This record gives sequence, C-alpha cells and structure tokens, in this order.
Amino acid sequence: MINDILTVSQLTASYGPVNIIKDLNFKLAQGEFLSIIGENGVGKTTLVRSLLGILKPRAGKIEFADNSIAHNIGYVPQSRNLDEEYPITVRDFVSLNLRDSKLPWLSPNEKAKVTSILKQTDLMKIANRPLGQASGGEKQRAYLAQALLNSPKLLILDESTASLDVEMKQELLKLVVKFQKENQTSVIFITHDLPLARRYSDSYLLMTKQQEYTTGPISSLVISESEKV
Ligand SMILES: Nc1ncnc2c1ncn2[C@@H]1O[C@H](COP(=O)(O)OP(=O)(O)OP(=O)(O)O)[C@@H](O)[C@H]1O
Repeated sequence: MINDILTVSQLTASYGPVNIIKDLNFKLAQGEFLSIIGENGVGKTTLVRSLLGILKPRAGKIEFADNSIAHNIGYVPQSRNLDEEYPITVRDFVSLNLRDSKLPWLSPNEKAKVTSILKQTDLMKIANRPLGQASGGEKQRAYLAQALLNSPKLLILDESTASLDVEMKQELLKLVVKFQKENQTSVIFITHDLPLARRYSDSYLLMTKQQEYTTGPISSLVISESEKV
C-alpha cells in the first residue's frame, strides 16, 4: 500500500485581500516525484511557502502524515543572495544545516554525516574550497547537499535547475532521483522545464492563472499550445 505523506485540501492562500491560490487539492505519496508547473505568477512559490509553514492558509488544510515530516523538509530555494566573497567552504556551508549542535565544533558523528552527504553529491573534491569559487552546478549541488543533510522525507526544489545548462540539469536531477529511490523520499519539483519534468517525475500538478488545477500521472500531461509554461 502506498502511504500519502501530504494531503492538501481546499487550500486558499493569500497575500492581504488577494487570493493567489484558491481551492487547491492534491496528495503526495511516499517516494513520489511530483512536478509543479505553471506560468509565472500562478502561485507555485506561494504554495511552497504554505507547505513550509511560512504562509498560513487563508482556508483549507495542509496535512502531513507525521509532524516529523513537516519539521524536516529539505528545501532548495529559487534564488540565493550569496556573497561570493564570504569566506565559507563548501563543507561548512553544507554543515550549516546541522540541527541541535550543542558544541561550537562538529562531533565525529556530525562530521561523518556531512562527509556522507558530500560524497553522495559528488562534492568531496571541492569540500574545502570557498563556496564562492564553486561553479554554478557545484553550487546547486552544495544547496542540494545542505537540504538533504537531515535525510528529509520531503524535498522541495523551487526551480533549482533554472540557471543550469542541460547537462548540469540532468546531473542534478539524477542525484535527486538516486536519493529519492534509496530513501523513499518524496520530491516536489517546481519547474518551467517540461522535458525535464516528463523525464523524471511520476506525476504533475499544473497551476493556471484561472486558478484551475489539474493533477495526474506525468504520462497524462497534455499541454495544448506550446511546451512552455
Ligand atoms: N509577499 C508578497 N506580497 C504580495 N504579493 C506577493 C508576494 N509574493 C508574491 N506575490 C504575488 O503573488 C503572485 C504569485 O507569486 P508566486 O511567486 O507564488 O508565483 P510563481 O508561480 O512562483 O511565479 P514564478 O514562476 O515567476 O516564480 C504574484 O502575482 C506575486 O506578485
């Protein structure tokens, strides 16, 4: 039996008086890879903010199967305002997401945890290099490693591949899918890249400006006009 880890029912999300999302319903199963697609401004990031608990729903419900899922969501945001000159290594940047660290230095267990995720994301070679010197693809992998550090049951990628070339996009998503399969992690991938969504997702949620929402297996996704959303 497949367990749903997330159920969104009749969700309405707003900024002030304006409803950005209205009556949205969808479910996410354990280990499912869901792509969320839709034109600019339809509310994809607003939905993510709601899932993360940053924005309180105006109406409706966001229910996680377990509180521990909601409190440990791996999140790779759309953009980061990183100071390229800030002297932090890739390893230390990834370590920033360690929780409950009581000492100013890392315990052997914490070090092992960081090393393990650096290995899984192919970052060991540049672990001690300043993050500012990493390439775009390496930086995205560092953000991903940071998000995966606490083994989340839900990973949210908000257009994380947007700035990458085709090869780098594939590389990043292959890492995500490997982690997803090995850990039965559920993935929400916000993207404008339909070929990528078709290749890696199990399912889709299409959001429109008319506040109409369709969802289903990715194989059933039909976009009429062009392959642009
Ligand atoms: N903090 C805010 N206060 C008021 N309005 C906001 C705020 N954040 C976003 N909006 C508005 O909400 C609408 C949806 O924005 P959102 O960022 O969720 O869209 P999106 O689908 O993620 O777009 P994109 O694909 O461009 O990232 C937009 O009209 C935006 O201007």
